[in-house]
Amino acid sequence: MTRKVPVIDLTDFRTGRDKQAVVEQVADACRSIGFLVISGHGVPAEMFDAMLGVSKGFFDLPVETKKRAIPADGSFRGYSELANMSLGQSLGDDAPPDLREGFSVNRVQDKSDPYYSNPAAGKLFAPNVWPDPEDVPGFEQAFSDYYLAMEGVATTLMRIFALALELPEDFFDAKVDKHFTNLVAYHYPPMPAAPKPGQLRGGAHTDFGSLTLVYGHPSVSGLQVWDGSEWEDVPVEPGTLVVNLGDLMAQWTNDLWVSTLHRVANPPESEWDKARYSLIFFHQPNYDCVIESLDQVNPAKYPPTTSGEHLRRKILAMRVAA
Ligand SMILES: O=C(O)CCC(=O)C(=O)O
Ligand SMILES: [Fe+2]
Repeated sequence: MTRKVPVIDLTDFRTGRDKQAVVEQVADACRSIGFLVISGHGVPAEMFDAMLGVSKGFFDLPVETKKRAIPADGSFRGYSELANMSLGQSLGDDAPPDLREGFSVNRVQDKSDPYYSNPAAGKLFAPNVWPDPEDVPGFEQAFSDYYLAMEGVATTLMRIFALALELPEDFFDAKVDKHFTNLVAYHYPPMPAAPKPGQLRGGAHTDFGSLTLVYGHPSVSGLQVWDGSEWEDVPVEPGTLVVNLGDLMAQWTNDLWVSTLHRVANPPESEWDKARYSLIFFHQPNYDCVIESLDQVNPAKYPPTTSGEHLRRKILAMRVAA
């Protein structure tokens, strides 16, 4: 069976004109392929442009300058160097490191509530690390604005998801209101030589959280999903966001919805000189949110876990041994 990634306009949900029509299209995509492309999300083009601009500005810096944004506490913040992680390893494959470097930030909102400093949270709320504003003016502002805009889109989608699962619209609200989402800008640099056998820009994996928002046009070409029989290119449309389900939605729905295998393919050799950028919001519910099957009929396929525990396990598996 070939399953296609649909493009869905959220406008009628956001305006309230025809919520159910949008809910049904989303439900269908979540059941069949676990990927959709959304338009009508309300995020202005300037915000994407600003994020891409500061991200390029950062990645263009000399590597010694970039390394100043590596946190001393080993938390998943700031700069991560080229090829120091392997997405394929998160599924237990012996995959070579991914050909990319990244910059991560977590919550930009106020974290004075004791929830965020509870020892149970470990390093999940470690402080953000920012580049020197002299090196990349406007970086922190662009990332912070974008983070809040994506939070808004994710909240809307979780409400659509609740309705698509025939739950009250606000079912997920209290499970994601203290989310610990990582926003990561990735740079896939030009490839000066042939990659190692099996080495990709991003190895095949599923995502770990509830949903992922990937900035679409023009940076997204190369993203491919496994449609059950072959790798399919995710549609590239100006101004859209790609949404994919993560493992936690599959676990919550007892595999009614799919956390689909995807990867970032290498470009053809004629395009090895081209860089690729992506902006990714890995929406991750509250760390203490228990994820257990909502299926009232069939036995649960996964033991209950928490959002924090699932992520911790996956990140550890991805680190490439030094
Ligand atoms: O860079 C991309 O477009 C996707 C990367 C990805 O799937 C991931 O990091 O989880
Ligand atoms: Fe992914």
